[in-house]
Amino acid sequence: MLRLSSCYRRMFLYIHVVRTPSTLRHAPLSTGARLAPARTQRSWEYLSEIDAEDPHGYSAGRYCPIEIGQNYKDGRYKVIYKLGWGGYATVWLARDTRNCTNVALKFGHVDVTSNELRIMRHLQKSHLAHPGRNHVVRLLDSFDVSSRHTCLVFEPMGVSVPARIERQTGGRLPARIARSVTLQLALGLDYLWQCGVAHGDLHIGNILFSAPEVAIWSEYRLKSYLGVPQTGAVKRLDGAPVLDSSMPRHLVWPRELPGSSTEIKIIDLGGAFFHDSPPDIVHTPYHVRAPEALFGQPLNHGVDMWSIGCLLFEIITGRALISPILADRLSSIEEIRSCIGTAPKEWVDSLSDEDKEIMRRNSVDPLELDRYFRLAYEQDDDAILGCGGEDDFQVEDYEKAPRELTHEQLDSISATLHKILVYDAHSRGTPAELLRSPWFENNDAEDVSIAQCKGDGQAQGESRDEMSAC
Ligand SMILES: Nc1ncnc2c1ncn2[C@@H]1O[C@H](COP(=O)(O)OP(=O)(O)OP(=O)(O)O)[C@@H](O)[C@H]1O
Repeated sequence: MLRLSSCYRRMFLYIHVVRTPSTLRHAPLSTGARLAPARTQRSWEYLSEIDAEDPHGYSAGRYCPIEIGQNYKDGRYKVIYKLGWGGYATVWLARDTRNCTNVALKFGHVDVTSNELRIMRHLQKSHLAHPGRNHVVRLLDSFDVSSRHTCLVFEPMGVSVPARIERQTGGRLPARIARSVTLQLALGLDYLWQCGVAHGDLHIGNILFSAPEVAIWSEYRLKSYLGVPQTGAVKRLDGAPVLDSSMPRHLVWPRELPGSSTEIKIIDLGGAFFHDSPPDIVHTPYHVRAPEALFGQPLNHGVDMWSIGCLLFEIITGRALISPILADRLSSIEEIRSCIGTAPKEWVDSLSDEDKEIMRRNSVDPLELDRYFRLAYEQDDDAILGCGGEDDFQVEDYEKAPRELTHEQLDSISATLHKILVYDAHSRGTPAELLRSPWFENNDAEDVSIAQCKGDGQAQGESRDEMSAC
């Protein structure tokens, strides 16, 4: 019985990594609601052929209705295309007609965007000279759209890290790129921490490749690249006309911009907080949410270290540490237990009897972190699934990513993961300590992207060539 449920849970890991279409993998992952979800107020009244943001988010006032071609801030910004959506905001590519550049406009409810704006302004004022500054998205401007909605103006970013991983053979980045991405991520987080800020919502979808060239493309070139937007009318389920003025006429399918450089940046500081005033809850997706948050224990900025540990695992192996598909609070607690052992007794005791019973029924076989890391890197699904001979779920050798890392490198990464992925948030260390990990030592003279991260801005063209293969 134990064996079966273990197999079942881990099978989702396989399905997520190997078989899940990109649209599903890239759907927003945040869970929990910073504002009450609309469906609790009116259930399933609207639908659209475009499976993007939930239209009920508009009727609840969470999203701001945007149409392509609309102008904002006295005509300065003209909306050209949609770039993405999250649980709390929609993001649009716009032409900045004053500077003749392109920008990303993030529209959200003032209750949500005000926190992001406060944090971004704090970062702007910090003037801290830190290489990680280049790895956190830059706020360019902001303005109120109405009494309910605000718009934050960011530099436009390119393809997301998960999208780029998906395009790689075997579903993981080449080791040099994985090292560069994780290094920039740690630098970005170190910068945030040095400014007294915790990100609070670090997940792989919040890491985007830069698109500096796109910022200066002409409107004509942008439109030729993006093509005609795919849209779907918003309709009422009962067939009645949509009279709600907060509802857009259409939903638009987003497109990612090409990320032509090796540089990444962390986006979405909507869940960020100051180290000296941690929130009671975080909205990080369950599969990268720190265990103390899953158990409802007091939080501190150590939640970021847990998430970055999960991201290291995911970016290096190409597989999520905790299965994201169908992840919920209890399944994540259970999978963490299977990797790093049982949580502190007082945390477990704090669970309701019902939760304990659900966890007992769905318990997962232990698969110790070090072993799991190596099996994930080897893409040895037979062993991970623990099903023995489930041929249907095996990855064929030709589908697998090349094994570029040596045993010594895997040992040292595993040691780093062991340090970070612990229940005690204070023992997880800091991004600065993580940056001293041997994984980031530049022992490859040709590693242009890493040299760039460390301030040696040479030969970007070379690394672009490598990335264009991704
Ligand atoms: N500067 C940007 N350039 C290009 N695309 C962006 C940019 N910022 C955000 N996006 C796209 O928009 C999506 C939603 O943005 P973001 O994560 O900031 O919204 P959110 O509602 O706060 O998300 P969440 O539900 O994770 O809290 C991102 O996943 C990304 O695809």
